[in-house]
Amino acid sequence: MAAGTVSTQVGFQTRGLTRSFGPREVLRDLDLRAAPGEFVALLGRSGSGKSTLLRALAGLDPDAGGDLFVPPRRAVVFQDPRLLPWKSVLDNVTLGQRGAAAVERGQTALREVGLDGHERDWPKTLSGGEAQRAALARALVREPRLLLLDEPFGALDALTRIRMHALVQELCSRHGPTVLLVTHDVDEAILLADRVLVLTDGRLSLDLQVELPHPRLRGDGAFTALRTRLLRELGIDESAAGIHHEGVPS
Ligand SMILES: Nc1ncnc2c1ncn2[C@@H]1O[C@H](COP(=O)(O)OP(=O)(O)OP(=O)(O)O)[C@@H](O)[C@H]1O
Repeated sequence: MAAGTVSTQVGFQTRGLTRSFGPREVLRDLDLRAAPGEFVALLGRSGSGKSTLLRALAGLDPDAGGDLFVPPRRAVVFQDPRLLPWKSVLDNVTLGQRGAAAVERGQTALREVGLDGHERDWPKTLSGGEAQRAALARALVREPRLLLLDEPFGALDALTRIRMHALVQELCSRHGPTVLLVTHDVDEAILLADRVLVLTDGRLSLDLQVELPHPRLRGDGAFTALRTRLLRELGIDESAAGIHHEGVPS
């Protein structure tokens, strides 16, 4: 895969992005472009290639084909926080960085995610939500221009998830990275994103601008209309979606 230099006009871009596993084509000739600072949510049924696309954008997949234009400063947050258990929370956040300035940046990032006072804690003493906030601080400390979020709220309980939505929204508007959020949760996509994409069989089947002011309310008519449209695109029965936490079935 050819990795190009990203121009200041582009948050990220792919041209003819392809990825196959054996005979199975998971990403098919994908052309995708996001503006700098744009918050893009990516929906799709299980196995549609969402994580494969995110991994390619993260530079974690040398076998993807096509052209990729991404900023060098990028960070990924996965569904599990992936903290090193033998390092303190602060050392996890500043991993790979040295010196007093790095420590200060780490402390600032921990304060931003509401984890001040936990610097010296071991990861195993954190709750699931706290650990995910530490993972977010680890990403932020690098001041990424592209933030890749792979179902970062998927393992959290409903209340923690709502708090994380507010936190991510606040942090992203303050730091202004381009964001790609992979999620199964249609409501989450509408709540957070400027634009929602649906990936079907390795191609983009829908590209929707979300022109609703923040804060967005689930009961609102325009919200519901978007939700209905997305659920239809994903082939989900709306009444079933309500029961299964508005998500894409796996
Ligand atoms: N390393 C791999 N080797 C073989 N097949 C893979 C590999 N990684 C992904 N795949 C296959 O590619 C397809 C897309 O996987 P991917 O994880 O991108 O889907 P997804 O849309 O993120 O799914 P989910 O929503 O369930 O996380 C799946 O069929 C998966 O089995």
